[in-house]
Amino acid sequence: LLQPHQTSSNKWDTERRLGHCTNVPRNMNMESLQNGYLFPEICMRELEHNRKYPHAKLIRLGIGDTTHPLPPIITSAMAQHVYGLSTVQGYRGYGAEQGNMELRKAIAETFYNDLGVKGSEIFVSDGAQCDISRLQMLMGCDVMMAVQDPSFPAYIDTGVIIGQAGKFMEETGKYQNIVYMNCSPENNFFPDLSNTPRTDIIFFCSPNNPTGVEFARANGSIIIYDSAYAAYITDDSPKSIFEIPDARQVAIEISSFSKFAGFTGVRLGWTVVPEELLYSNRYPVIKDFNRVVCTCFNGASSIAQAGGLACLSPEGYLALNGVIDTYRENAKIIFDTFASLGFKVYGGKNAPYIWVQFPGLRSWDVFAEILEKAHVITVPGRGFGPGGEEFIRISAFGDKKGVLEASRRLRNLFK
Ligand SMILES: Cc1ncc(COP(=O)(O)O)c(CN[C@@H](CCC[C@H](N)C(=O)O)C(=O)O)c1O
Repeated sequence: LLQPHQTSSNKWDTERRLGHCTNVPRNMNMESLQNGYLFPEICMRELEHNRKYPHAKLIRLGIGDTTHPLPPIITSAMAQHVYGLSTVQGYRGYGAEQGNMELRKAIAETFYNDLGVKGSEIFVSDGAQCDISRLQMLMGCDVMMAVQDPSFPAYIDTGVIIGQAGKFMEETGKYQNIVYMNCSPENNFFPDLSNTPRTDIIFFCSPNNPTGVEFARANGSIIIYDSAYAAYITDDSPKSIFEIPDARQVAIEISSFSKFAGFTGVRLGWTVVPEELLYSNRYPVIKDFNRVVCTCFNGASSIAQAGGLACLSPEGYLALNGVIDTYRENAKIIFDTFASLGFKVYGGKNAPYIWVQFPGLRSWDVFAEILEKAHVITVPGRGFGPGGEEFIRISAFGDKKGVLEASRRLRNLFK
């Protein structure tokens, strides 16, 4: 009998030719993922372009990464914390996995004042993207989720990795066992819930719909509401889902310091899990999320949390609102550029992204043409789901000079 470590002669041949491999089977969910994750793919295309045009002055309006330096009141708070770490009285080891209670309370007061959210319902994290993964781990593989199409790719990709998705259907570009809620100009980019089947989880990243809560309540679903861009809302849309009555019984809210505070590299976010949110067996979701956080996450960096507290100080918050205004001005420049060229343009008013329609065209082709001829990086809408085909997303997070130059180049390209 062959011993476990022994193999047939053809395995020896393969080993000799291709080198050793283990006997560990690959997680088949990883096999189901399509291509690479969207944003590293954009980075790859940028690298290829730089190699082809080493002297081109590339303008990056693709990945939604902030560019404005942090206000000194915030960096000095982090620096002070860092220097404190070199003293006996200032040194801090592991903090609470749920986050520094002072910061939890400051988040509650700043974003959820009179909405009934308590500091103890806020879990500070290393970012919304990371919390999406932890929430998927919390929900497990035996649930069905609905996601807006198009939407931030992490919702679907983490669902695939955790095992919620069925087979990927090439012809539709969708996974089985996931409900894609189409969002298009025809429905003002919010799904017609009356035609949406019941699912256990519903990911929303859209400020403008109170019926989402009623729909979830009627279906016994849990909404995971992503308010990463709430600071950019300029109309009377709710900035938090907890502004909507009964949301505490159906919704979890994730958010981030990335986009309103420029903490994309510092890494700080939070998740709100209301105490009233119960599973079908009436067990509180907050208790399980706390268990996931304590088991899988040792808390956000104390340095980032010191910075987060400074962001929420009156002076810090005022300084950050000034930065957000510069990004909003960028969004207007980009929006007006495409509108003046006769394109159907969306967004830019409640978010720092512009969504431009190119009817009948494949978005990766439009992405490639704008990169090749204008040396401007965008994001093809298809990267956010099949519903994003024919669209391009342009980020307003660039610096003003770059945005003005990109506007000039795009006018030249599409005039
Ligand atoms: C709707 C929504 N929710 C959460 C996030 C991530 O927030 P986080 O920074 O983790 O607190 C984002 C960030 N998205 C950006 C950055 C993407 C590139 C980053 N490497 C990533 O893969 O998330 C983009 O759409 O260009 C988002 O759009």
